[in-house]
Amino acid sequence: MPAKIKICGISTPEALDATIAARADYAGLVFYPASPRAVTSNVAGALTSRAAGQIAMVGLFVDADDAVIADALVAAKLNALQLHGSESPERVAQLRARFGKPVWKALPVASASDVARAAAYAGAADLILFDAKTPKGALPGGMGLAFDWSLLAGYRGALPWGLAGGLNPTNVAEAIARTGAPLVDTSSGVESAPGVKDTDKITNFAFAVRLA
Ligand SMILES: O=C(O)c1ccccc1N[C@@H]1O[C@H](COP(=O)(O)O)[C@@H](O)[C@H]1O
Repeated sequence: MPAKIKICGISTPEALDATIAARADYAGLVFYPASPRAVTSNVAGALTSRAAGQIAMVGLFVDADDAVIADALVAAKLNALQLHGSESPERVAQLRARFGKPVWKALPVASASDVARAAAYAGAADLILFDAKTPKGALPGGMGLAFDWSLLAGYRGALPWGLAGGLNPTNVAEAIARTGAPLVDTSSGVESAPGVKDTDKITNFAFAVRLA
């Protein structure tokens, strides 16, 4: 069974269409104003309408207030929420109960103890996404940074999980081989510049995952 694929940071119809054509499983929309991939409510609504019935849409939030998530859910048809900030297990459980959507919790990883933090989210999150820790003051994701994949070798957790951080068409097969990741997520690895998706790279990423 090939790893599931999420292409994050979609902000144009062309990138969405390429993601659907590549048979990715999820497309991500970034609701974080500091990101070069941030979408407005109008754009998010148009993209989720275009995607309807073809791919699951994941909304990405960073330490967002309830009102920000509520507004996004009114504007756009989101199938899941990805929380990419420092949300606690209690906050994740609260948002999951309030909005009734599956919640993916991203955890920044630089050491084995970071991986072990996933256990605290059992019963709160639906999926754990391991991503690289980014430098202080930088975006908490979308930086093209990978972490030491050997930290996930043989990983077995209570929750479904995925791998993110610096994945691109040339390294994703090795990442899957070394970690056994059942889901892979990429953003900057399929771009020609920050926030500019490259349709060939999206196609090649999906191809590499299926070959892995
Ligand atoms: O993509 C962003 O701009 C972003 C902003 C804030 C938090 C997370 C963000 N992206 C997510 O980060 C990981 C890794 O991205 P990359 O492949 O290394 O560029 C991925 O889950 C993105 O969805």
